[in-house]
Amino acid sequence: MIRHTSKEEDPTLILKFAYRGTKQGLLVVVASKGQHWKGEEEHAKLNEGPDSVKKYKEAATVEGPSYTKGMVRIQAWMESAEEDTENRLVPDQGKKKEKSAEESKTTKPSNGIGMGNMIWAEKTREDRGSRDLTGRMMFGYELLMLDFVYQKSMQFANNLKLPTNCLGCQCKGGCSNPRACACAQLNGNDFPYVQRDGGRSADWERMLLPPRFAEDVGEALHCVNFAKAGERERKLIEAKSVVFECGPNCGCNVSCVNRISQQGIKYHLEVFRTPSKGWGVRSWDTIPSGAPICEYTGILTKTDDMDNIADNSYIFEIDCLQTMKGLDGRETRPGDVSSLINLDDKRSEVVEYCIDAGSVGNVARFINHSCQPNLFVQCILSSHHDMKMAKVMLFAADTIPPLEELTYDYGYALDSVVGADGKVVKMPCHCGAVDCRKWLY
Ligand SMILES: C[S@@+](CC[C@H](N)C(=O)[O-])C[C@H]1O[C@@H](n2cnc3c(N)ncnc32)[C@H](O)[C@@H]1O
Repeated sequence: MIRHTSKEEDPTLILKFAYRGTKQGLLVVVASKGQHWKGEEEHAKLNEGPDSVKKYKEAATVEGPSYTKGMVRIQAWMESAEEDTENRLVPDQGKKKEKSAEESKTTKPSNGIGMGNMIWAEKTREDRGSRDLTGRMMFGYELLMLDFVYQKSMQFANNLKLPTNCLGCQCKGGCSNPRACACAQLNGNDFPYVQRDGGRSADWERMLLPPRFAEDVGEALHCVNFAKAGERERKLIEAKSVVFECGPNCGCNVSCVNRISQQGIKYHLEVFRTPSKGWGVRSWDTIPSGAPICEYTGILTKTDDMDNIADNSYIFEIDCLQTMKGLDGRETRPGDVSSLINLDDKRSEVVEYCIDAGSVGNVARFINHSCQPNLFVQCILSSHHDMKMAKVMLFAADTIPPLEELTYDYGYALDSVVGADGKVVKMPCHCGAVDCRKWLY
């Protein structure tokens, strides 16, 4: 519940932000006792000069109800339009403007954070001069508000060493001949990603997708070209035991047909508020079946090191064997997995790994569970061949219409989660599927 009061009467500070080039904004309550928010200070310096730093510092150093996590918490989404939305973040202490009838008419149906914005910011930061400031700060606001740091690539715990002993292929340019490509051979002498209809052309080079990075992601804010791009895109038309992609040890380049999970998010994804599951994710575009959605990023950590963590909501346990076996029979995946299991891995003391997206992660951390999901999990090996530390990637299991929530099966076995007191912890499932199993775990 937002209280619209002044700093004196009530310590709550209300900030409004508008997204670049849109009529959408959000309303945020900053309320942290005795702290100021570094991101704001930085933003003030960059955009309004040093004098405003003090103002921002004071504004953010308000006394308020103490929030447990972070300094900023989103209280509500604002759907009204701001007058000046172009390239600006608009702090507005305690003065919530009523929506005019005209503004209400122009309000977009959507009411979430456009992850396209984040991605745009991520890319432009590297590639562009002044344009990146706003993007970066919008990005900064978003990630601070959400109590985590947005990271498009995986981070690694300090005590973790990734194996390096994997030989790549010797192909030059893009891989084209599955019989000559060592990575394709590991995939059963084939390239796993195919055109929409499943048809494969001998002329692989001709069909290489142009990389769609910074420039196109800007366009993605308006959903331009993406449906067309989806048709040409390579897809994983069936879930496999494991996919061997080309990687850093290979001779091919980054736009190789066998590096689809490495080419970034291609759809305009949005984090939105669901009625009963907290935040969720949906796309503004139609997503074709088999299309890559996103990697699950976070901090790759030994599962044992996470045992005492209070909130396990954002932990993805990399249990590729369970995934390969098809989530207790709920899925079927082709391929004999036995050859992929290292003898060492059959020992009970084998180290297990998980991805902790609690403090660092990408859009995947907001994707909810469903007992009838429209995404599937795919383990991918590219820079090494250790299944226990495989990359986790989500792909579309169906053609997904715009604004349908994206979900995958979290794969918990019933009664598999135990609390600190040794008792089984249960969580009811709100996926709403006809065949809902009623419990997440
Ligand atoms: C990885 S997070 C997903 C994003 C989360 N909804 C949020 O607001 O940040 C996992 C948590 O989301 C909630 N969740 C996900 N799927 C759910 C479902 N089908 N039913 C109920 N809660 C769900 C649970 O609280 C779970 O611990």
